[in-house]
Amino acid sequence: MQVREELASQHPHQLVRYVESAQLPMDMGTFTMHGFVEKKTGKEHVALSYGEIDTNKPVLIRLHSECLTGDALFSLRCDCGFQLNKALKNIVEHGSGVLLYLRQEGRGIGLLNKIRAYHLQDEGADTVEANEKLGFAADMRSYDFCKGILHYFGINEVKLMTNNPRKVNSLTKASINVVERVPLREGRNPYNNNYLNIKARKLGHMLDEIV
Ligand SMILES: Nc1nc2c(ncn2[C@@H]2O[C@H](COP(=O)(O)OP(=O)(O)OP(=O)(O)O)[C@@H](O)[C@H]2O)c(=O)[nH]1
Ligand SMILES: [Zn+2]
Repeated sequence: MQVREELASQHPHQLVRYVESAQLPMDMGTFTMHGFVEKKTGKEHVALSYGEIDTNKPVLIRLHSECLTGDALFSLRCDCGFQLNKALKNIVEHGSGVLLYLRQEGRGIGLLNKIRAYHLQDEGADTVEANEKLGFAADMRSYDFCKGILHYFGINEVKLMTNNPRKVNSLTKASINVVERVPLREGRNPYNNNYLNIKARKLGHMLDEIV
């Protein structure tokens, strides 16, 4: 309760510093890319907005954590690249929305530690056990600063594309009203099937388990 009050009272300007915006044309449409610095960590995050953002209605958004391997290198070990693509397409089809691209590689452990975690998974550990063997919690991410980015757009009410209950809870604690969770089940394949089952079983993701 105390944490909830602290977060709710934290002024959005204390969380991030807005830097600049620029056009980002893509195959699926032209987005605007907005750059922010997270004050607590110095990390550089971006928000991709599309269309007219009408803050009188819930805005369709996605919080997407960085995954170099899935988002940029076509990896089939996870579902990230497929989800990124689908979320951007959903926003274009909807006519407007915002994707927050968060620099929290490897659920917050960083790229090189994610390679260490993948090595342990090659040897039989699951995604949670691998993090723990390396001395990390299963998920090191925090979404508190997202309130600062959403405040820049004037967004208080969202439809959130995710299967991850922690994202819904974190935004709610930060006084963002999540009026709808939009499932984003994309890209299951033989290489990530087990990983997705473990996410459902151990991390609480709302995914149908397929054995
Ligand atoms: N430590 C670790 N991180 C991983 C592994 N596989 C993927 N990741 C990271 O997990 C994160 C996935 O982030 P998101 O796409 O926001 O997905 P999510 O938290 O599962 O929730 P959704 O909103 O349902 O997609 C990214 O930061 C990936 O780099 C893994 O095996 N180990
Ligand atoms: Zn990934």
